[in-house]
Amino acid sequence: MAAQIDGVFETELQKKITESKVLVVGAGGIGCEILKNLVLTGFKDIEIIDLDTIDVSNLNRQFLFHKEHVGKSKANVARESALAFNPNAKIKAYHDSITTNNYGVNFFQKFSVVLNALDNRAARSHVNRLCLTADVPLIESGTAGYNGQVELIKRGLTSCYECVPQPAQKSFPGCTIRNTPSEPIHCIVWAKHLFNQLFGESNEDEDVSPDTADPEAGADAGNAALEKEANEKGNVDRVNTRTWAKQCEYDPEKIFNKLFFEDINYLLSMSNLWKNRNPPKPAKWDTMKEGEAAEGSIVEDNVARDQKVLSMGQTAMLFAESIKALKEAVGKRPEGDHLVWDKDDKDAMDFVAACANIRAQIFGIPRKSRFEIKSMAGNIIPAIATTNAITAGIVVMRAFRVLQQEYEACKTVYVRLRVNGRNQFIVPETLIIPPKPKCYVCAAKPEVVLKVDTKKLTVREFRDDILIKALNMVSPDVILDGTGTIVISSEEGETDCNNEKTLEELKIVNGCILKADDFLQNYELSITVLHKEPGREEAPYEIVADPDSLKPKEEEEKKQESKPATAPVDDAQPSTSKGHNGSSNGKQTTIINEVEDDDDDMCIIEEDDDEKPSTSKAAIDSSTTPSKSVEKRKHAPEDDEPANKKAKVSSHPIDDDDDLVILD
Ligand SMILES: Nc1ncnc2c1ncn2[C@@H]1O[C@H](COP(=O)(O)OP(=O)(O)OP(=O)(O)O)[C@@H](O)[C@H]1O
Ligand SMILES: [Zn+2]
Repeated sequence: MAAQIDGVFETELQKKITESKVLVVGAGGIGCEILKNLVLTGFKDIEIIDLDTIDVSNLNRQFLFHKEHVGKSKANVARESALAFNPNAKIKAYHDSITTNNYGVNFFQKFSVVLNALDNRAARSHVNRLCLTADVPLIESGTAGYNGQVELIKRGLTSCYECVPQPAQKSFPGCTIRNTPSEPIHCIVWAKHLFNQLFGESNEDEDVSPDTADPEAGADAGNAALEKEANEKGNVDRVNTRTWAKQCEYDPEKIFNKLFFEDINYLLSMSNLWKNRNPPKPAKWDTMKEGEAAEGSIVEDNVARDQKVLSMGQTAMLFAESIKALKEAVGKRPEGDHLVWDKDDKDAMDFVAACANIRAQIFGIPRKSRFEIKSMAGNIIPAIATTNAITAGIVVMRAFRVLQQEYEACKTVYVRLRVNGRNQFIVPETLIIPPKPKCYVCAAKPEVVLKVDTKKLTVREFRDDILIKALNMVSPDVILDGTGTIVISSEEGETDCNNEKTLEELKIVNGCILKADDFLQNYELSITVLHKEPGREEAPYEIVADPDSLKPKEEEEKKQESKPATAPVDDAQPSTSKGHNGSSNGKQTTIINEVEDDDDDMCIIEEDDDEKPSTSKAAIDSSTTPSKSVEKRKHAPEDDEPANKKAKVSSHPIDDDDDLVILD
C-alpha cells in the first residue's frame, strides 16, 4: 500500500493516512472506486455504508462486485472485495441508510473526513447537515455521464450542499398531464401515475382521471358527461381507480375502455379545452384488437421489441400482458401492500410504455420506442465507469488535502468530456466558494419565502411537497409564529386533523411566518408565506431564498414591479439548466414546484466561458424518502457569520449531453 512505502507521501501525510478514520457514504459507482483507492493508498480505518443490494446492472462499472454477489449487500461485498486488496485494513460495513436513527452527530464526529458517493438529494442533504453540525469536512461528489464534480464542504469556510437550492426537476402542471398532453413526456408521466393508481402507492396528486378543475375548461366543465354518467350509473361518484380495477378483476378490456374511451370522451365534453387544440380521438379495445390481428402479435426478439415503435395492435397486447403480470405480482403481496414502479422491472416498464403510447396516439403525439420511454421515465443518464473512476481519484486526493488541513487547496473540481480553452478536462475552480449568508441550512438564521396559493394548499401538501420534498426535511414540526399554533407535529397523529385543511383555514395567510423545526436533522427554518394564485401553466408554489424578499408586503410588491419576476420553469431546458437556479451575485434563488421521486445522478456544471471554470453547484439528484435519525440535536450555528457573501452558481450540463433526460 502506498502509505506503507516510505517516500511516497510526506511523512506527516503518511502518518495521517494510516491513522485517520474515514467514512464512505454509498458503495455504488463512485463509492466502490473510492473504497478501492482508500485501501490501496493505505488508509486503515474505514467505514462504509450503503442501503442497497447488488443488481446485475451494477456489474459493468462497480468492479468490487461480481456475478455471484448479485442480491447481496453492497456495503458488505465492497468491504470483502476491498479487504482482498489490503487485508490489514479495518473496514466496517453497514447495510443501512445513512438517514436512519443510528447515524447521528456522535457517529459523524468519529471521522476525520466523510466522503459522499450518493445518488440522491435527500441523502446528500442529510449528510451535509450532519457534517455541518458535527463540524466534519465532507467531500461531496457526483457524476452524470461524462461530467463529474468533487467539492469540499467545510463549515464556515465553504458553501454547503444546500447554499443554493437545487434546481427543481422538471415537472408539469397537473392539468396538462390529465387533460391536455402535448408531448410524449406528458403521456409517460401520466402512465407512471396510472401505474401507481392501479398497482403502486396511490397518491392523490397523481390522479389520472380528467381534471374538471382545470381553469381553462371553464366552470361547468364536463357537466354533460357527468350528467350522462349519473343517468347511466345512477350516481356521479367516481370510485377510486384501484377499487374499480379490482372490482373488474383488472380486466384489460374494461380498463382500456375506461381510460382510453370513456375518460377521453369525458375530456372531449370539456369543449373549452379543444377550442385551440386538436381534440383527442377516443380508442376502443375492439378496434385495437382488430389492429393486432392485422399486424401480428408482439415481437419476440427483446432487442427489437425495445428499439422499435410498436404498432397499436402490438401495444394493446403489451398493455394486456403487462396488466395480467402486474395483477399477479400485486396479488402475491400481503393485503394492503403495493408494487413500486421500477424502470428495470419488465412488466412495470411494459405497462408504462404501452399506456404512454396509447395515450400519445389518442392525442396525436408521436409514439416512442420502449427504450426511449424507459430513458425518459427512469431519468436515465448513462453512468460512465471512467468518469466515476476519475472522480473517485480526485475525491481521495482531496481527502489528502483535508487531512493536511490545506482547505484552501480544496477548490471544487470538474471533470469534463472535452478539454477547455486551457487544455484541461479536469478543471479546478478558481476560488473556494464561501457559505451563503442566507443559506437556509448553514446560515445562523435560515429563512425562505414561500409563494403559494394559501386558499388551496393543504397542510398535508405543505408538509409532503414543500417541507419534505423540496426542503428535505424529514420529520418537521411547524408552528405559526406569533400565535404559537401547532400546524404540524412530528408526533404521530397529533395534528392529523389539520392535514386536509388549507393554510388559509388555519389562518396562515399572506405575510405570516412559520417556524419549521426538524430536530432529527438539527434543521430550523423560518418560512415567510406570501399568497399568490398561480396561473394555469405556473408552478403551484415557489420557494425563494433571498434576503431581499424578506421584506414587508408593500415593499415586496414594489420590488416585483421594478424587477423581472423569478425565472419561470422553461420546459425546453433540462432541469439542471441555469434558468431558475441561484446565482453568484445575490439574485433570487428559487425552487419551483415539486419534484417527483426518482433517483438520478446529475452533475450540473456551468460554463461561463471556455477559458475559466465557473462557480458551480455540486451533483444533484432527487430524493428518496429519508427516514429518521435518533439524536435530537439543536442547531449549532457557526460562531461567526460566515465570511464572504457570495452565493454559489448552479449550473448547466455542458458538452454533448443530448441524451440527457431529466424529467420529473
Ligand atoms: N440513504 C442512503 N444511505 C446509504 N446509501 C445510499 C443512500 N441513498 C443512496 N445510497 C447508495 O448510494 C449509491 C449510489 O451509487 P450509484 O449512483 O452508482 O447508484 P447505483 O444504484 O449503484 O446505480 P444506478 O442508480 O445507476 O442503477 C447506491 O449504491 C445507493 O444504494
Ligand atoms: Zn449552506
